Amino acid sequence: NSWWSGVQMGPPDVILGVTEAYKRDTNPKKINLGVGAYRDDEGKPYVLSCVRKAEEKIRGKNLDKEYAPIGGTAEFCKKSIELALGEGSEVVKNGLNATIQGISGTGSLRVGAAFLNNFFPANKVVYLPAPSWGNHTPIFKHAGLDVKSYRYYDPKTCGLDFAGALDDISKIPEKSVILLHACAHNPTGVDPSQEQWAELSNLIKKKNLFPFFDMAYQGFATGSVDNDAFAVRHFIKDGHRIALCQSYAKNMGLYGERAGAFTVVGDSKDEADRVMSQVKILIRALYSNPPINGARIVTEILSDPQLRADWLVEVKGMADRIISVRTKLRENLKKEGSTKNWEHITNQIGMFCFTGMNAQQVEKLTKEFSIYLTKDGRISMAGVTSKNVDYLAHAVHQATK
Ligand SMILES: Cc1ncc(COP(=O)(O)O)c(CN[C@@H](CCC(=O)O)C(=O)O)c1O
Repeated sequence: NSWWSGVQMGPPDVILGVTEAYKRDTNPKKINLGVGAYRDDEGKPYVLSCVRKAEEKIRGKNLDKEYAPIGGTAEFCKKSIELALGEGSEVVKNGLNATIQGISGTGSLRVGAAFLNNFFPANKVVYLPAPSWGNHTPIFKHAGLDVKSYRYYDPKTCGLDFAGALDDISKIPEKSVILLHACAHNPTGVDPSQEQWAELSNLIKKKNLFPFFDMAYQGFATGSVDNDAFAVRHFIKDGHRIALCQSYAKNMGLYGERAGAFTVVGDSKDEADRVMSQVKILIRALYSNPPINGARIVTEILSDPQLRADWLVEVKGMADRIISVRTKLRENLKKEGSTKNWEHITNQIGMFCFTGMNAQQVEKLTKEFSIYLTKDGRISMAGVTSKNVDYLAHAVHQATK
């Protein structure tokens, strides 16, 4: 028999598999609310104009195709950590950050997980919010780490279970790893307030937990890259030595370019240098060095004052369109005669709305209305437009009345 006769057919990805099903549907009214990828008001993928301008500038430089350094270019890494921590960050000034270019957010998380598995000196268990992005668990488990959770989302209010989170976090064994979504929590769209972040920082410090931030949506939540980095910057100010993963997939629309970053903040420059040397050894054996094209676009945009200014306008434009369709969806549900409380649609923030619909209601939406979303009732608000919002509201009302 063949080498692989024992290989079973695996299930389609719970998120990316939704798009495959959507593409097979021939209903002209179909809507894809699965993958968290921005669409304009025509429902089309959106390439930012600052990205096109950066590509023009890069093309004019006739650059070569040589390997990038194992950790990506120093310029890309410096611009990335400065975007996260802000200009004039003490951490950057004192060389405390070990920052590498990761293969977008997922690749940055995976390098971070490999580093934790090899070097974390204490409880190699990563505590994820309940629920978290579906891929977090396999990323950490495939890297050899154990995964547990802490209460985060309250299904009764479709909001934050802050008391539950504090209670569970206070019970996490000390010197464990706690994963935090820096902004635009996926899948719930529920973020702690700035006061609640401050309380979380105090508790996490008291419990001596290691904060591992995933910031995949900086600028995409509130439209401000500084507001969206509040949690990360507050934890740094409180003295936490964090790990941080960044992605340019959503806030620069560079989904397929796979540009992201992974940072460990050390206690000293010497410690950061030692960490960097070990992270590079892990990368070398994983994929040797990162893709150059997306990183060049990011570096161009973050280095050119005009392109950076253009970008900040465009990322706010994307965030604002999402916020406006949240309001439209809620208004249309009311117009449809729904008597349910849909306040959470406009209270939640970022790419996703956690509707509160159960698997049966989700199935009805897909089967009867060709509306595609993940089984947990999460909808990517980016797939909602001024043209399809009333059809969506009608379908949601029919499924939930
Ligand atoms: C919290 C979080 N971290 C990291 C990533 C990874 O993004 P990169 O493309 O690797 O930079 C995502 C993307 N989640 C989206 C996109 C589709 C996916 O990868 O699942 C989503 O949940 O729909 C995310 O939501």
